Amino acid sequence: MEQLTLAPIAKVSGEVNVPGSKSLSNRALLLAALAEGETELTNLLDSDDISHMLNALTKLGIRYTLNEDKTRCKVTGNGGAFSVADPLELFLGNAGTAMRPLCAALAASEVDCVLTGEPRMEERPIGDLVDGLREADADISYLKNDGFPPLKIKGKTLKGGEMSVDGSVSSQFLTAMLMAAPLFSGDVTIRIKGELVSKPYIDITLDTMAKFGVSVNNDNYQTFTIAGDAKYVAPGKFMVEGDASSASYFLAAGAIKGGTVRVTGIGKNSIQGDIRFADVLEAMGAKVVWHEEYVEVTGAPLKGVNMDMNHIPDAAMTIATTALFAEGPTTMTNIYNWRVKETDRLHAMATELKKLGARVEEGHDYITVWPTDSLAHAAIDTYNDHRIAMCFSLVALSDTPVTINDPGCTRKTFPDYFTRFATLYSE
Ligand SMILES: O=C(O)C1=C[C@@H](OP(=O)(O)O)[C@@H](O)[C@H](O)C1
Ligand SMILES: C=C(OP(=O)(O)O)C(=O)O
Repeated sequence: MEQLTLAPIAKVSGEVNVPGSKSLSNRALLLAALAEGETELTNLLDSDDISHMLNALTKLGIRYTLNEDKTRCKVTGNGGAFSVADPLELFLGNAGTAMRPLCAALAASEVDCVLTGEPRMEERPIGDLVDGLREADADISYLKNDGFPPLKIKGKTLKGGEMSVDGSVSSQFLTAMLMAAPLFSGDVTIRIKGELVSKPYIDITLDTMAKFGVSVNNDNYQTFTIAGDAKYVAPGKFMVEGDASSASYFLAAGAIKGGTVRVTGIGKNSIQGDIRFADVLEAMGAKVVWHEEYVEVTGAPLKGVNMDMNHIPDAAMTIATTALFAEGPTTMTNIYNWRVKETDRLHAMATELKKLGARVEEGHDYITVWPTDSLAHAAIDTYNDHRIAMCFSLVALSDTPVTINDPGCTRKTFPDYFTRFATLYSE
C-alpha cells in the first residue's frame, strides 16, 4: 500500500484554487443529458465520481466531447428521458451523486439496466429512494440485499401525482426524485417524510434545475411541486463553481497555521452549503474575508465550539481534525449520516484521532474531540475515504509528522489534493 508522510509544517500562506464541485458537476452532466439542446460545461471536476457519471452517460447513448484535461465538456442533450434498446449494466463506483440520481432518472426512462458499484456502495442505503419511486409505480428490484445496490431497473414512463420520500438518511434521495420529476407524466408533488438531512444540497439541486429551465415550488422543504409540462432546456453554457467541501482543508490550514490562505474558485455567493464551513472557522476564532471570487482565512488562536453540523456533513469532518488545534473541546452534533457514507465516518474519525493520542468521544450521532499537548506520529488508515485522507493532512500543522495510508483515495473528488496543499507551505 502506498503511504505518504508529511513532515511538520511550520506555516501556511498563499493562494490555492479548488477544482470544480462534485455535486454541481454530476448534477449538471445529468441534466445536460436530459435537456433539449447543447450544453457546454466548464470547470468540470475531473475525478472518479465524475468519470462514473460520464461512463454511464456514454453507455446510455449520450454524445459529449471532453477537452484534454477533462474540465470542459460539450453535451448534446437527449431532449427527455434516456432510451436504450439493449440491456445495460452501469458501474457507478462509490459515487452517491451518480447512483441515486441515475436510479431515479433510469426508472423513468426506456431502459432495462442493472446499477452496480464498489463493495461499499452495496452497504450504502437506497431503500428510501426506491420506496419513493415505487409510489410512482417504478419497477426496481434488489439483486442482493433489500434496500441496497445492486439494483435492477426496468424503466418506463412514470406517472406523476403525489408521492413521498423519507429524507432522514440522505438528501440525495429527494435530489434524485426532484431531478427525475420532469420525466414523469403530469404534475409531481413530493412530500418529505422524516427530518430532511443535509438540506443545503437541495438548494444546489433546485438551483441547477432552474438553470436548466425547470422551476420547483418549494413549500418550506416539506412539499415540492413540479409542473407536468416542465422540460429541461440546455442553458448553453454552465460554469461549475469550485468545490466548497474541497476548499475546507485549505481554509482550515489557514485558520490553524496561517498566515493568510486565499482559496479561489469559490466565493461569497456560492450555492454550495459547505461554504458555511468558513463560519465555523470564524466562530472558532479565525479571521474570514469574503469576496465574490475567493474566501480568505487568517489564523488566530482557535477555541473549541459545540455546533449542529447537519447542514455541512462533508466539510464538518475537517473540523474534527481542526479541533486538535483549538483550546477546549469541540462537539459536532446531528451527524448520524456520517455513518452511511464512504465508510462509517463517525467511527473511523474517532479511531484515527485516538491513534494520534487525542481524547475522543464517539456518540450515536455526535463526536467530541479534545486537543492534546503533543500528538503522536501515526499511520492513518483512510478506509478508501478521500475526506479522511484530506482531513488528516492537517495534522502535519502540529510539531509531529503524519503518515497517510493510501493517499490516492482522494481521487474520488480531488486527485491532486496533496500537490495543491504543498503549494501553501513549499513556496
Ligand atoms: O447531493 C449531494 O451532492 C451530496 C449530498 C450529501 O449527501 P447526504 O445527503 O447523503 O448527506 C453529501 O454528503 C454528498 O457528498 C453530496
Ligand atoms: C458523501 C460523499 O460522497 P457521495 O457523493 O458518494 O455521497 C462525500 O463526497 O463526502
